[in-house]
Amino acid sequence: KPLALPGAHVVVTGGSSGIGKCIAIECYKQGAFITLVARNEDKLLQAKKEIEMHSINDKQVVLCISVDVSQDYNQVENVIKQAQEKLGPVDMLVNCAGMAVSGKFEDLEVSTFERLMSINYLGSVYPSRAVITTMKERRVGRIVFVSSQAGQLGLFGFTAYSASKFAIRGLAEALQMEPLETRLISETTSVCKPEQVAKQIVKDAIQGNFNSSLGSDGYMLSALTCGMAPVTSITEGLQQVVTMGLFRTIALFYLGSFDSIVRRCMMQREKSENADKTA
Ligand SMILES: NC(=O)C1=CN([C@@H]2O[C@H](COP(=O)(O)OP(=O)(O)OC[C@H]3O[C@@H](n4cnc5c(N)ncnc54)[C@H](OP(=O)(O)O)[C@@H]3O)[C@@H](O)[C@H]2O)C=CC1
Ligand SMILES: CCCCCCCCCCCCCCCC(=O)[C@@H](N)CO
Repeated sequence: KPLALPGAHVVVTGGSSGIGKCIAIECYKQGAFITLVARNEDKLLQAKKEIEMHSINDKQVVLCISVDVSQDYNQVENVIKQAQEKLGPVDMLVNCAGMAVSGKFEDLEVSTFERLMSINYLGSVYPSRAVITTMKERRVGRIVFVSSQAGQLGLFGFTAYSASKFAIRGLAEALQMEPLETRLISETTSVCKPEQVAKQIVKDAIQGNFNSSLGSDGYMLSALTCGMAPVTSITEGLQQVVTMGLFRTIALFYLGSFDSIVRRCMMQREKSENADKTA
C-alpha cells in the first residue's frame, strides 16, 4: 500500500547535494519532515535553507546531521536514534550518499576499491540496518537504494564503482525477501557439493566463459540475468536469445512462490501473536 508522505519522516543520506537534495525537496513539497545526512556542515545548512523555501505548512522541519555513513556503525545508529527522537520513527530512508571514481583497473589505487565499497555499499548498509527493526515492527516503511546504470552492467573504467553499485542491487533484492522466509526460499534450490562447484568453475575458467553455473536452475538464472554480459560462443548467445522469454515466465512463477512463502509466514506469525495474547 502506498506510503503517505504528508507528516512522514524521511531520512536522506547524501541529502546536502545533487540527487539526494532534490529527493529531499520533492518529499518536503509533499509534506514530509526531513532529516539530511552528510559530512560537510556548511553544505548541509545551505541545503536546509534551500529545502525550507518549499514548505507547504509551518510545522515542517528539516533536521541536519553531520556524520560519515561509511565509517562506524554505532555512530550511524546513534544519529538515527537522535533523528527518531526529534521527528519520530523513520518512514522512509533514502540511501543516496555515494561517489564515483573511474580509471583503468591497473591505474586505480587499491584504496579506491576500499573507499567506494565503504561509501557506496557499507554506507547504504549501516543506515538501513539502523532503521530496519523499527520499520518491521511498525510494518511501515520504505528503504530506497540508489544504484546506477553502472550497477546493472559493467563498463570500461568502472571496475571499482560498478562493483560497489552491483553490491547495492544484491542487497536490495535480498532485503526485499527477509528474513525467516530466507530459509524456506533457500530450500527452493539444491545445495551443491563444493567439489562440483570447484570442477565447474575451473572448467569455465579454462574455457574463458564469463559466467559459471551448476544445475538447471543455475543455468536458467544465469541465462535470465545475462543482461549486458559478454558471450563466449555464438551458441551461448543464441540460447540466451531464444530462452529469455521462457525463462522470464518461469521466473515469474518462482517469484510468485517466494511471495506466497513470505505471506504465509506473515499470517503464521500474526496467528501465534494473537494466540499469545489470548493465552
Ligand atoms: N550524478 C549521476 O549522474 C549519477 C549518480 N548516481 C548516484 O547517485 C548518488 C548521488 O549522486 P550525486 O547527486 O551525483 O552526488 P553528489 O556528489 O552531488 O552528492 C553526494 C552526497 O553524498 C554525501 N556523501 C558522500 N560521501 C558521504 C559519506 N561518506 N557519508 C555521508 N555522506 C556522504 C555528500 O555530502 P558530503 O560530501 O558533505 O558528505 C553529498 O551530500 C550517488 O550514490 C551516485 O553514485 C548514480 C548514477 C548517476
Ligand atoms: C537494452 C539495453 C540498453 C543498454 C543501454 C546501456 C547504456 C549504458 C550507458 C551507461 C552509462 C552509465 C554511467 C553511470 C555513471 C555514474 O553512475 C556516475 N555516477 C559516474 O560518473
